This record gives sequence, structure tokens and C-alpha cells, in this order.
Amino acid sequence: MPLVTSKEMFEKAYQGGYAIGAFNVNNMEIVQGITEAAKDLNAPLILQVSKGARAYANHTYLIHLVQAAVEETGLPIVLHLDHGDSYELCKSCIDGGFTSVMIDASSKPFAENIEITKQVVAYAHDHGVVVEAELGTLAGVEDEVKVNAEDSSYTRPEEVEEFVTKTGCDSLAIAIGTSHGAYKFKPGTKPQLRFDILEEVSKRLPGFPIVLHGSSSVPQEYVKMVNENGGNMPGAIGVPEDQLRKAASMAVCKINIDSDLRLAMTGTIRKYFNDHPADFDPRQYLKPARENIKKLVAHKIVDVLGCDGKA
Ligand SMILES: O=C(CO)COP(=O)(O)O
Ligand SMILES: O=C[C@H](O)COP(=O)(O)O
Ligand SMILES: [Zn+2]
Ligand SMILES: [Zn+2]
Repeated sequence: MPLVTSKEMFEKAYQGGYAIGAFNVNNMEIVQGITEAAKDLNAPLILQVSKGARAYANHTYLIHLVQAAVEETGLPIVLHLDHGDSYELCKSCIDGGFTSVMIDASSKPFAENIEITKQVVAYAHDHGVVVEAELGTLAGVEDEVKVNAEDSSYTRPEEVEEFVTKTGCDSLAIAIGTSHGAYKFKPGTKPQLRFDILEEVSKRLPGFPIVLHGSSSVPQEYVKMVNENGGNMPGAIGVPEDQLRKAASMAVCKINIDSDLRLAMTGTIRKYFNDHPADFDPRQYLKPARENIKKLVAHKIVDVLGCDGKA
């Protein structure tokens, strides 16, 4: 099966009350860990590439790694540009074989966001590619830009119909309290997503797929593994998994996870180095790291997203 768009995946996910996992990929072991888990569980997948990933691994390498995963697994896989910040970047990914792009102009004024999203949609749809857009700003770090909590803003439900109608986008990322990175909530406070906003958005956009960024749950076993093996990540806290499950049962069809993969990989490698100080073959420590990414993704698919068996 060749790469697919997310159109049919989202329709089924919306109807079925589950979500598709969108996992960020940066190297071969990450691609393999994610896709081996999805294959075992017959789960549909979105593999996403950020501007930073392209700068790190090179567009061509990433495309070919993802195509290898399609060949190896036979699964429906979407290759998605995460946080595209310009028309030119989106165009280059569309021309280069991506089946889905995000244009993230949510930090720009509303009218400008509509204008640039519209341009990307026109080019993408001409080429059979789908577009995710965004309204609202998440706190945290993305593409080296740090958005402070006080500069973040929830999505305004009263804007979504006009935005979707005028732009023609295929899915919409909204801000309901998630954020990028490993420090999502202040220690001692109760993490709580704004389900009232999600509810209001989906009332205004019946059947329309909603996307949640910043949805890592920051597993405490890996935070502990990092901290016990020379790392320093005090107070790393993520989105509680029961809230992600609830979002998946509502209009949220795509849940973005990157930080959890980084934590699983880093925790595992740190521990390996501590336990085996004489080893120096990268295969020795990348193998358990890949295995733990696979375990983590399997857990997300079955216990959080609910998309096992849906490929
Ligand atoms: O939103 C994301 C990628 O676009 C990833 O979010 P996390 O940092 O929570 O993994
Ligand atoms: O949302 C951001 C993703 O986690 C990608 O992060 P990155 O820009 O560091 O690759
Ligand atoms: Zn954004
Ligand atoms: Zn994101």
C-alpha cells in the first residue's frame, strides 16, 4: 500500500470514537520502533516530520525511511509535515511526496492566518494532499520558538466556522491547555484540559476532525530513569492519559506525540550507559531504545488512542 492521506482515517476515527497517533520521526530507530508496534497491533499511523527533523536528518532520508516502513508493514501510513511555517515549506513537502501538511500560522493575526492557510490548501488540494491548520497558541517549545504560558491562548470557538469555511482546511489543531515539551503543568497543580472548548468547537463543526498537539503524557518511569542515570529533568509533567482518552472519544482524531518518544529513548540510553560503561557499539544501546519506543507506542495505541485493529 502506498502512503495515504488522513481523510478516510479521520472519518473512521470520528465515527468510531478513537484517535490516530501522530508520532514525530527523526531517525531510523524511531521510525522502526513506532511502525513495528503499529504493525503488531494493525493500527493506522501518521508519521510526522518537523522543520527541525528535516534540518537534522535531511528530507530525502526521512522520506525513504518512511517509505521503507510502508513496505515493511503494509499499513496505511500518512507522511505529514508538522508545524509548517510558510507556504514555501509546505509546497516543498507536497512536491517531495508528503500526503499531508500542517500550516501553522496561528501566531499571526486571524485574517493573515486565513490568507496563508487558504494558499496552502489551494496548492495541496490540487496535488491530492490534505491540510491541517491551527487556531489558538500552545505554550512550550516548538521549532526553537519558546512561547511563554502568558503568551499562549486558548482557541476561540466563535472563530472556527469562519476559519474552516474560508480556508477549506481538512483538520484543525486547537489549543485547550496542552503544550509542547516535557514541562506542561506546574508541579503541584492539577493538569486539566478545557473540554468545554473542545465541546463547543465540535458543536460548531459537526463531524470535523480536530487535532491535539502537545499531547505527550511524560511517563514518570522514564523521567525517573533519566534522573537516576545522570539526567536532570525535575518537575517534568505531561497530559494525564485519561484526559487524552476522553479527547479521543470526542472530536479529536489526531493526537501528536513526540516528547514521550524522546524520553523513552534518552532514559533507556542513559541507563544503558550507566549499566554498561565499557560498551561503545551504538547498536548495543540503540536496540533497547528502539524496543522501549515500540513498547511505549503499543501502550499509546491500545490504552490511549484506541486505534488498534483499525488499519
Ligand atoms: O505536538 C507535538 C508535535 O507537533 C508533540 O507534542 P509533545 O511535546 O507533547 O510530544
Ligand atoms: O511540536 C513540535 C515537535 O515536538 C517537533 O519538535 P522539533 O521542532 O524539535 O523537531
Ligand atoms: Zn502552533
Ligand atoms: Zn505540535
